[in-house]
Amino acid sequence: MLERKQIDYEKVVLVGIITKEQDEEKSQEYLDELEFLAFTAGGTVEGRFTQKIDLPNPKTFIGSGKMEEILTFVDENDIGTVIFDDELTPAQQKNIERVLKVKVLDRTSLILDIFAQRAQTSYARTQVELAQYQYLLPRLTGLWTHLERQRGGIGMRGPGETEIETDRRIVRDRIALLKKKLTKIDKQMETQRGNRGALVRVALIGYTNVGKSTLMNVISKSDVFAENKLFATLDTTVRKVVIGNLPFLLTDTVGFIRKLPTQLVESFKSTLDEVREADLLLHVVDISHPTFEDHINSVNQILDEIKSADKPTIMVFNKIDNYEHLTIEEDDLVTERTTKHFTLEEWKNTWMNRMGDNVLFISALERENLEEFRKRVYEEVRRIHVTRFPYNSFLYPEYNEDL
Ligand SMILES: Nc1nc2c(ncn2[C@@H]2O[C@H](COP(=O)(O)OP(=O)(O)OP(=O)(O)O)[C@@H](O)[C@H]2O)c(=O)[nH]1
Ligand SMILES: [Mg+2]
Repeated sequence: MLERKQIDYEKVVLVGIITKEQDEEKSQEYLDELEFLAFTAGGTVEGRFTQKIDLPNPKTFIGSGKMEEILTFVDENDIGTVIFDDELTPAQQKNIERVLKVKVLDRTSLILDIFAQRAQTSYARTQVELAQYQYLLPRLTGLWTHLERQRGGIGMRGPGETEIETDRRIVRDRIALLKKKLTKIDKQMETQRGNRGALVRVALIGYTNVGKSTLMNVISKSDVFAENKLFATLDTTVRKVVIGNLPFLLTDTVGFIRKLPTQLVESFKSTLDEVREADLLLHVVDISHPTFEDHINSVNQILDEIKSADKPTIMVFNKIDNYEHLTIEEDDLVTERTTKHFTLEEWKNTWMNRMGDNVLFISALERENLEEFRKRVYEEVRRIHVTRFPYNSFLYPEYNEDL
């Protein structure tokens, strides 16, 4: 059902809005992320449009003047797809397509498309398919009939046209079937997890592209796929890792993102079970990313949603090799100092300081501070293990480098 074929790069434009809560700078940051998503899906961004609006137009989301501007650009530059950063209602999407006469996607459908493109195992593919059908259900009004769907490309790796036209019931049946299929696999996986015995479970979690898989590879000497695109990992990988003489299980998980489509959170619930059942979370953060604090908030929000916000957590600030801060010339008396000017040392003295020894600064790629990382993880895993099996404590001494 889901196509996975490689597609040619497709020309796209992005559209975002500027509101009271979302100033020009924020809006550009969000569009930067949307551009990365579009690139991951196989698009090249030819233009960006933003509009200041407080209340989106219920019919077309943006105003008619801006729409004209976009239409001209689309025509002159042979654009195939227009991607909105915000969620569009089914009606808005349809109306905009009528005007622009090209594919119109929103952030949610773009993310779903990337997941569809990247899902490797039948389990991940089933989860994505379920999410896609759930997204489609309220949109089953001949959404694509006015477009040449056969052309394929971004946003088209969904259930095929015929089924959309046929009947909502078919889609509902399909959803029920997929849910059943997932429940069955879930049961098997639950049993597998149960068989893993008494080992402490540690999960690498965090925003997409922060370096979770890279860290997993470095620590467990495994070979998990890592690359500079979003959502490189869609399946969880579990490895037995031994630090010192202490064995534990380390899980690499799917990355989170701002406004992760609820359909995906829903259908990836079982993948997220690994997070829910973990004894310790290693929250990996890309500190070299200009909006890493927003990333942390998005991740915490999702942790909250899956009821895992209270677990013991170590914050792992990765990519310190890539960290850069803005500087202000000495004779510049105008520029205001912001967190973008902080050195790493200054960051360490912010709220990070209050987290005590639950923060670490590393570079997984350059293998910096990994010894400190191993030590801290060992101590924490040991603490959890000994709490659970007090009679075992003699087995695992305080960490020392000879272990
Ligand atoms: N400069 C630098 N790059 C890094 C570091 N760690 C990882 N990377 C790069 O960051 C990119 C993403 O790494 P991944 O390990 O795939 O990230 P991930 O968190 O698993 O991403 P998803 O699976 O997509 O959520 C890759 O290009 C890595 O080489 C680091 O310490 N420094
Ligand atoms: Mg990964």
